[in-house]
Amino acid sequence: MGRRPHVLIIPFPAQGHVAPLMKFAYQISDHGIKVTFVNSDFIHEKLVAALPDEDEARSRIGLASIPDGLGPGEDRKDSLKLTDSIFRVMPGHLKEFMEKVNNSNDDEKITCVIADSAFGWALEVADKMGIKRVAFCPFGPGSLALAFHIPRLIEAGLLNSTDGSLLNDELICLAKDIPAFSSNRLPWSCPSDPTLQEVIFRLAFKDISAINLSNWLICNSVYELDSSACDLIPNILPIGPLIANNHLGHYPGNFWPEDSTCISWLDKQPAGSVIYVAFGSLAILSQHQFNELALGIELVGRPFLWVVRSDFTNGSDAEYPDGFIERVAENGKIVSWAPQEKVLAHPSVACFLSHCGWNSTMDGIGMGVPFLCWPYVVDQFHNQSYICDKWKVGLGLNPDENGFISRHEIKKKIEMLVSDDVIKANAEKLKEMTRKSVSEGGSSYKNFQTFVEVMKQ
Ligand SMILES: O=c1ccn([C@@H]2O[C@H](COP(=O)(O)OP(=O)(O)O[C@H]3O[C@H](CO)[C@@H](O)[C@H](O)[C@H]3O)[C@@H](O)[C@H]2O)c(=O)[nH]1
Repeated sequence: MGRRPHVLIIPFPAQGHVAPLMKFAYQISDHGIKVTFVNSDFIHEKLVAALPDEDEARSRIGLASIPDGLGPGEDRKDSLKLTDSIFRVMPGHLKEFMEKVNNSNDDEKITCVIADSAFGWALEVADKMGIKRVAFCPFGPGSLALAFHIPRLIEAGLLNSTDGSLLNDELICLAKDIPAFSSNRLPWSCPSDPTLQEVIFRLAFKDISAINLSNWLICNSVYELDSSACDLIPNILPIGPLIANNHLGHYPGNFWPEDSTCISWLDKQPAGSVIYVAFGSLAILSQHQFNELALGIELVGRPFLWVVRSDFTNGSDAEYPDGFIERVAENGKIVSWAPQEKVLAHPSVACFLSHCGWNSTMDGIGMGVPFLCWPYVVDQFHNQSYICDKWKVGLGLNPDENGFISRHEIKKKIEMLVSDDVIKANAEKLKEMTRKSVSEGGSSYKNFQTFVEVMKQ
């Protein structure tokens, strides 16, 4: 009998990257593959601290960590500083870690490295060590297809080669069924910080060369949802939507502890009544915008479940409008982190007010919940175009003349959304389609099986 395959998984240190890779790690470990999940030390500590029971995680997959080069108190929200440090130290630490594993036990040798597509350097380390490589893309195929086209778009005079900005007013149209990219829908677009935009763009460009070094490219999507984009990407295997809900208890993929009282609260609400509001792990609102959001969901008068992370406003702690907490005590629930998949799967939920991060997009699509879109940065604007224009399962919010989303706009759009039967029916259809894709014979199911077989060879 051959050796049991041993896969090393390395995510970019952000919630929206660790979460899908951790779900994927659990799925492949269910198929007899040994998995070691390598985070930065900083993220590893966060994940373990967020678990109700540490041992639960350790029994299923190996959790390991390496330094990211920054000290314990240093600011990891400074993206430039963090990225610079990662590039300087992590390749060396990863190589050392892999050599140690390989030298410790012949039966445990690493047979494959699965790295976040934003961590091209990890694929390069594996390539130099002669180990099989798989890239995992945590965002959607549309954004990835754009990244694959960067050299051609520069050559065609459409993109600036330094910062990836559009050189003229022409929209970028990769294929008929892929929403066009305008300047504010480019995933690297960052008008408030030109240096950061340059760095993100250069990384996207560089990562594509590393992805081209890999044997496979996995993504958390469904072929039928975006076949035009998938067809433009070599060796892509869409295996989504990745769902932890059904076969995991607590999995070590959260940076914050889940508030488990959400579900018993939802149990008490009428079917199809609740507005679920969550902005993922990175979005930060100004105090003014936060107030408008609070007053907007209050104005609707429906029950709501609102995730307010401890770092959600750009002051320190969020300050609620005067009297808000008392007025909504009866029908509102505010938590700092929710079991999002379970919430979206609950029959009481009517709609999802979301920042349109790719994972949240897949969560909502997989559960058939209509979206109210409030994109904030990177790929989220383009994801909104998929949700509203291509799949027609949601509505967008329009800012006022000062660039804010007003409470009245929020109230108006939520009311339009919950009474829109066409959007509801479309969301149900996509839910069915995604269910079929992960069931026996479906496209994601088959891609996953192919992948597992390749891993075992
Ligand atoms: O209360 C909550 C809120 C979120 N989640 C989970 O947290 C993840 C959030 O991921 P995502 O929706 O993608 O948002 P971000 O954390 O903002 O993700 C970043 O990374 C994504 C993948 O690259 C990008 O698509 C986003 O734009 C980028 O902001 C998802 O798995 C959610 O299920 C919870 O479990 N509980």
